[in-house]
Amino acid sequence: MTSVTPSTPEQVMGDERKSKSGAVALSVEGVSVKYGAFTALTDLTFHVDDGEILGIIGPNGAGKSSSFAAITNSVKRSGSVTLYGEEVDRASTQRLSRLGLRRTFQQNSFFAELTVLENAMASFQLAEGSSLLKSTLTPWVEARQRESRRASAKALLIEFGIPERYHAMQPDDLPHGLQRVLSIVVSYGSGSRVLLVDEPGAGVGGEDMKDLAELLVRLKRQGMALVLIEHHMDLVMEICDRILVLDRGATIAHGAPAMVQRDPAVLEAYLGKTT
Ligand SMILES: Nc1ncnc2c1ncn2[C@@H]1O[C@H](COP(=O)(O)OP(=O)(O)OP(=O)(O)O)[C@@H](O)[C@H]1O
Repeated sequence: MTSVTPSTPEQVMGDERKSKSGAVALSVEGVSVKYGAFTALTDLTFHVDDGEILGIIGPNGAGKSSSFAAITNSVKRSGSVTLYGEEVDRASTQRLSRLGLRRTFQQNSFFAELTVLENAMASFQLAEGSSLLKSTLTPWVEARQRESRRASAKALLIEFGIPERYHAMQPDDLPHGLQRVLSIVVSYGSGSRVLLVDEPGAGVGGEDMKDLAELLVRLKRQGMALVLIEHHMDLVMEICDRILVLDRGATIAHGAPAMVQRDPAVLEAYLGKTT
């Protein structure tokens, strides 16, 4: 088994921004999703706190990605979602992003014609919002903001482990592990508080996996709430505080990694199939 144990806390904490508390960041209550007559997700209920990683696992087609689509209001759903106590059932994906709830996707989704740095800058711009009128009437303000965005994006890429020598490349030319990190940078942008991370470990191995684990643990220690969908069980078991297991849209287990690992229903539905 590839070890993904993060380095010592001192090594991974870096410029730590401590969370104020372990406040409930995201609360999901009875969320269900139907695609036509097919029920993909039934009564999903969980919460994740600041400074916590919740793993969502399950076999292919279990409803994991649908849960992210539901939480970010990208698909029609029932049930209720609250973000730091605020009900966000009708919030657009962009409004959720402004409130600090963002997601990454299984497939890297970058602007292919932009450089790595420009992609990171674009995520800052999306989070800030932009006004054509303002940039037309006050171009010098826009130019100043662009420079500030460039500096912040550059610093963030370096902090997340993408060295400057890669910044002028196009995303497709990055090593695969760094492409997955870039997708987290792009979602994180100017600072998300709750990050839904969809299979960051897909296609990643060895040292890159260790770096990825360290990055996620560092975000958690900075106070961010993370929900992680992942098929790499060693990554999930090592970095998640709690794990929720889906099978055919239903929650079949939810608890500490050691407990979930031993749960007969999980072994039957999921882990058993991996051996
Ligand atoms: N847009 C859609 N229309 C119809 N059915 C869909 C749609 N999206 C997903 N499904 C179906 O819903 C079920 C759950 O899919 P989902 O992608 O959420 O599962 P998953 O657990 O993320 O799977 P994987 O691990 O393979 O990514 C699957 O049976 C899938 O085929």
